[in-house]
Amino acid sequence: MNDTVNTAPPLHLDGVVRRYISGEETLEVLSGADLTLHGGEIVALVAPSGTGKSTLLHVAGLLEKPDAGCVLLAGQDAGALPDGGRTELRRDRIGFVYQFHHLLAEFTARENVMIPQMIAGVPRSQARARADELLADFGLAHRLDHLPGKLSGGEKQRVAIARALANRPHVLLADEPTGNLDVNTSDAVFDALLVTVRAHGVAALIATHNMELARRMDRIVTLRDGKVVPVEG
Ligand SMILES: Nc1ncnc2c1ncn2[C@@H]1O[C@H](COP(=O)(O)OP(=O)(O)OP(=O)(O)O)[C@@H](O)[C@H]1O
Repeated sequence: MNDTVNTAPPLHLDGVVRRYISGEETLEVLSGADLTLHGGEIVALVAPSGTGKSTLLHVAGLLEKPDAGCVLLAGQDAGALPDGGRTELRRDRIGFVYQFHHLLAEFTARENVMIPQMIAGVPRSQARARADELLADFGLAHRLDHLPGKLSGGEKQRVAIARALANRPHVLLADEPTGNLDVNTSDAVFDALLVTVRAHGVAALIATHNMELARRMDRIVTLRDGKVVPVEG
């Protein structure tokens, strides 16, 4: 058994460049962006609309390839892997939460949290136990068998966060995870998100427009001229 401790940070972006080309025009959204997420660290990404938050999250989450620079997950260079290897790395290491829950409507809350685990090869009974435990952490023990259509907006988003944590990711990436909820619900869902992410020791990068929520995280960064820069609390 390999008992070497991996001390590499869960996520490291090094000189990431991402350009979009439409017709004659090239838009360079990321121009040498550097960012390191340390183990268990929760970082807020707060930047004006259109500056590249989603692009940064997509590149960090291996959904888009950078045009230059590297994305390293626990020291492993994703760019050096074939597409299949990237998909596996994404599945095993990264959890995503989006502004909209994207739950599967015909499956219950429990099944929505079980499915990614079963895709990853976790036996059904184990996936079920993990789903029940995570949903209980989010105060949803009484909603396990509900279809998404029977859940409130806040409950649906809690299920989506539980699903993102189901495969024990090292990194959670969230793009305006409570942006679609009213203020009170957003605060409650955010509390649950922070408590659970901290309890599980997951490193997280969370894009939000809400500076109050951002101040509750470990540090705040923004995007300026395509680069990640710190924001003083
Ligand atoms: N696939 C694409 N093709 C062309 N341009 C794109 C593409 N995706 C994003 N862009 C452009 O890149 C810029 C950054 O977009 P991005 O969605 O990353 O910003 P954002 O900061 O997340 O914005 P918002 O807060 O409004 O969601 C925008 O000008 C956008 O129009």
